[in-house]
Amino acid sequence: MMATNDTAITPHLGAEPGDWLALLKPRVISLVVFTGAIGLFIAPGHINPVLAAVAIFCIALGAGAAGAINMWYDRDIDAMMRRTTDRPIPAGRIEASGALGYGIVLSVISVLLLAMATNLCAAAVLAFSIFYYAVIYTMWLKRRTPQNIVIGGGAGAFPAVIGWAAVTGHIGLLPMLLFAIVFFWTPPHFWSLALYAATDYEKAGIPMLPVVKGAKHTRLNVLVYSLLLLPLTVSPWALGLTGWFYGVSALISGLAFVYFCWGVYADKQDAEGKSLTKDKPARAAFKFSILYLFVLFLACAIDKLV
Ligand code: HEM
Ligand SMILES: CC(C)=CCC/C(C)=C/CC/C(C)=C/COP(=O)(O)OP(=O)(O)O
Repeated sequence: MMATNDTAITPHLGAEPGDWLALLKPRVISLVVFTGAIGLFIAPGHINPVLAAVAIFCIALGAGAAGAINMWYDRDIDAMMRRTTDRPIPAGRIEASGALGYGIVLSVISVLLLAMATNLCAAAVLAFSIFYYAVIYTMWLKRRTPQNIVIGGGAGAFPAVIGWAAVTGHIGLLPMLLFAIVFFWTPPHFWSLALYAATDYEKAGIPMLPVVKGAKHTRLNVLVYSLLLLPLTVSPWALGLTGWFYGVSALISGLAFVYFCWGVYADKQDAEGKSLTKDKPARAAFKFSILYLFVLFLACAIDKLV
């Protein structure tokens, strides 16, 4: 059953500086920030390099701050899952209220600094994406619907738009396509992980797709989203918004991702109700999803140079 308060959390034990950093989910946000940096790099127009660096820093700070608010809100369920039990709040190294204050202060700083360094459009999208991840996804959707990832995936899709807007002051077709790419990439990325972490989510009462609809249904959805993603990733090239280098890279890496997702779909490990924690195809698809998005955005940047 899902916890609703702090009963599962051990007493405060004293925080290391690394714990405050851990609240920002640095590993996860590294890729989000990378997509933001690429959005900024490929945008038409000029931005002072120092202001560009400040803009990327603000995206990192805002994403991290939203992560801290997420960890504050999710402290009860994080205490129940093996993957998250050692996070600073459930482990008792940082007090919940401290994490919340930290997340709010850093959110405000990131938005104000971005507004001062670039423009209101970029700052407004950053503010909305923090709200989207911390409130819409974390507080509203995550515990209510197995479609939490599909809708909530929007949060991590904004940084490319923010980077673009930081340079141009507005939003164009290419950043909207990049948004859509990250949006459709998120379900196969996360559901691959959710397949082998299903036991954890079940324990915490989170209605992730494998818990609610079963592994077979989730496997099919992983494959379907990877197939939908393929033409979407190629579309910037098809529409003449990028060159051949990006198009060919998107096609090859997209086919490779479909191959990994096919592996997830074809895996029948769960047929006899066995534990999925050793689900090798799902682990491989999750790992590859990260490399894939990295390569796709890198190709977008290289494309501008060739
Ligand atoms: C609602 C959307 C998303 C959900 C629910 C989700 C969920 C997760 C989870 C649960 C992990 C494991 C983290 C851990 O072990 O602490 C993870 C890892 C990761 N995610 Fe996502 N993710 C989402 C969107 C994204 C987006 C948009 C990006 C980047 C653009 C991203 C990049 C990563 C990376 C790089 C890792 C690996 C971190 C590591 O190496 O430890 N995720 N994701
Ligand atoms: C600019 C901005 C605000 C960007 C969004 C930041 C961001 C990192 C979005 C990705 C969403 C994400 C990491 C979800 C993790 O799910 P979870 O929180 O359910 O995972 P958990 O179980 O590991 O806590």
